[in-house]
Order: sequence, then C-alpha cells, then structure tokens
Amino acid sequence: MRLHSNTVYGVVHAIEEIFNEKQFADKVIERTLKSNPKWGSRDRGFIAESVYEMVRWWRLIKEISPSEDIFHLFGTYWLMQGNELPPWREFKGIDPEAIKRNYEKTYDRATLQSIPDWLDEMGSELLGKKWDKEIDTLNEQAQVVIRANTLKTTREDLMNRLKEDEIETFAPKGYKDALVLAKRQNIFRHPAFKEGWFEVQDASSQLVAQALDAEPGMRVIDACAGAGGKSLHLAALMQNKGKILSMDLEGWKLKNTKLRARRNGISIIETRVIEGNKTIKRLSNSADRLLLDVPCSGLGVLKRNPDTKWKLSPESIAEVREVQQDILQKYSNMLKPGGLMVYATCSILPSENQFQVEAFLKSEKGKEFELLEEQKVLAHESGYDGFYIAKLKRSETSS
Ligand SMILES: C[S@@+](CC[C@H](N)C(=O)[O-])C[C@H]1O[C@@H](n2cnc3c(N)ncnc32)[C@H](O)[C@@H]1O
Repeated sequence: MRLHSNTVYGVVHAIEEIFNEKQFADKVIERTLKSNPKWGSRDRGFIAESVYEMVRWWRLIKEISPSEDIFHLFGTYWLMQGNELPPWREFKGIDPEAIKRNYEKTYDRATLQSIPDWLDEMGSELLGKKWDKEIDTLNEQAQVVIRANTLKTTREDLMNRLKEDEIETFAPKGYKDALVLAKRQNIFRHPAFKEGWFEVQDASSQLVAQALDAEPGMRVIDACAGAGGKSLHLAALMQNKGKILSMDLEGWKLKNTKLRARRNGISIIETRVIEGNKTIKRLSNSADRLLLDVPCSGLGVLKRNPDTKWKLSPESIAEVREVQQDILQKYSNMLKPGGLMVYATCSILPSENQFQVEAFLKSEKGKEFELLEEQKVLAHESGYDGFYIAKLKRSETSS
C-alpha cells in the first residue's frame, strides 16, 4: 500500500493529541476526519485504523523504534505491519533490520502485548493462566456487530436488506438478534440505520438485557443507562409495552438515549438525571426489573478502545470499584421484593465482577438477594467483548 503524506500527517497529529494532550482516541479521530472533507473512504479508513493500531501497540512501537521522533514511531508501526517505507526525509534514520532485531530481543509479555506493567501483573494475578490468551485476544481488532431492532424488522430481513447493498453478514450462534459484518466498514451511513432497523452493539453486550427476563408491561429501571444501548434492547424485548426508566448522572448521555429511542420507534423510555440519593430513594421498591450496567475499567472492551489501558491506573480501578459497590448497596432498593436485578460490567477483572457480587451478598443489604446465575464472558472464549453479567433475585419478604 502506498503512503500519502497528507494522511500520514493526519495520523501523526492525531497521535500527538492523544498522547501529549491526553485526549480520547475516538474523539480525536472524529475531529481529524472532519478536518479534511476531501479525504475519501479509503483515506478515512487508513487514518482511523492507523491511529487505533498505533495506540494499541504504543509501548512496543516505542521499545523497538530507533527514536521517539513521531515519524520514526509511525515508520516503525508501518514496518511492523509488513509494509515498506518510501524514501521520505521524515523516515531518515530508520533501518528495518535494526527494528526487526530490536523486536527479536524483546521477551517480556507486558512489552510484547503493549500494556503497562501494573496491568500485566493485575491480569495475571486475577485471571491466572487465562490471562495470556485473554490479553492476546484483547489486542485484536474488534469485529463490527449489529443488533436487529425487532420492533422494526427481523434478523433475517435485515441480513437480506444489507446483502442487497453488498454488505455481507453472518448470524453468530447463541445471539438471537446479532449479525456480524464479514468486512469492517462504516455501517452508520446505511439507510437501514437511519430507519432504526439496527444498532451497533457487540454480541456480548447483547447478552445483558436478555439476562433481565423483562416482559411486556413491566416496569424496568436501567439505572446507569448512559446513551441507552441496553435500554433500547430492553424496549425491543418488551415489545415496546410497559415502562423503562433510563437514569444516569449525565444528562447529555440521556439526551442521546432519547434520540436513539425515537429512531428505534420506541415510546416506553422515560429518562431521568440522578441528582443525588433523593432521586434513588423516591423510587424505592418500584421496579419489576433493575439493570445496573455500572461504570467500570472497560478492560473487556480494549479491542474497541485501546487507549483505555494508557488512561487507567490501579488507583482509578480502586476508585471505580468503590462506585460499583456503592451503586449495588444504594440502587438495589429500587427493586420490588421478588424482582430481578442484573449487575453487569464490560470488565474481565474478577475484582469488578464476582468479587463485587460476593461482597454485596455478604453485606446487610445483600442478605435480601440471592444469586441466580452469572456469566463470566472472556474475550478469548467468546470471540467478542469481555463482559460480566450476574442475575440476582430480591426475596419476596424483603422491605
Ligand atoms: C457502562 S456505562 C453504561 C452503558 C449503557 N448502559 C449502554 O448500554 O450504552 C456506565 C454509565 O454509568 C454512569 N454512571 C457513573 N456513575 C454513576 C452513578 N453513581 N449512578 C448512575 N450512573 C452512573 C456513567 O455516566 C455511564 O454512562
């Protein structure tokens, strides 16, 4: 593949913003692509993929590059992909053979997998032998998975409609409404998306709403709804009958939920910003089903957000764990006695998952609950994102 200087400069500037100004990769890529409307779809694909891959392999690239000069780093990445470098002055001083030798001299897993040392230690301590395969898989590129909106179509009709436009998909076993794109592409531009026939949602994430066993007519609370991915799925499973209260601390995320609900043909979602404990207390014993899709480290979705590993720290994970336990303790009271609650994360760390549920069940509040089922979804075992899903029942006699 031939390199073009204007797109390479686009990549290099984006990388500088991500690492020097500590910005989020997806936002930087969005801005970079908007900055030059003349770039065609190939150019855009090249920029987005190169930025994500450089962020993913940042530590390894730095380790084997001849220097920390940004063009040396890009050149090293380009050679690592099995390409050749053009004779540009920016790439002067790069010797492909020296880079290969540097790579062959690198042995330790944290550098080879391009992750911080603390993360390698934490993963290995908590996941034991499974960590090696898990981190290997989390460094792969994510597949694009969509969920058919059954309020508007069926998975089969959606598959056929996309096929008419030469978008090939396959239906993965065990995921009722999911389709996987055979080739990565920007699917948001397809008219079926604008008409609300599907949402982009990883297959593992599609297991979360399903675990809640929500039925048409029920009153459901999605307490950490964010931009509404799971709320939309719940509404489809409930055939748009009943009530879903989608809550979050951040009002701007809930605005997105509303927009997406409209596109999906959903009328049963109401949104509410959480303004403090009062908002939660007012809803005591009110929900037949309660979803706690809590904030987490995001270590199960590293394929999609490789910059997460450079932003996290053991301290930030300890902080988010406190928030998770606090949500379990305080929000669980919104569930009616006899109701079902799902606690979910997109993390693969037991410390955010089963250990949290175990600690909750041992606590005073947790005594009202029993664990019915739990799914520890690892990326290397499922082929999709890493997730944790625990289904709990509140006893009929609790108050
Ligand atoms: C994993 S994300 C939710 C993703 C969303 N459910 C979806 O499917 O698209 C966690 C959400 O929890 C919210 N959050 C953080 N702390 C919270 C709290 N104390 N109470 C409620 N929501 C909180 C965050 O703003 C974030 O949107």
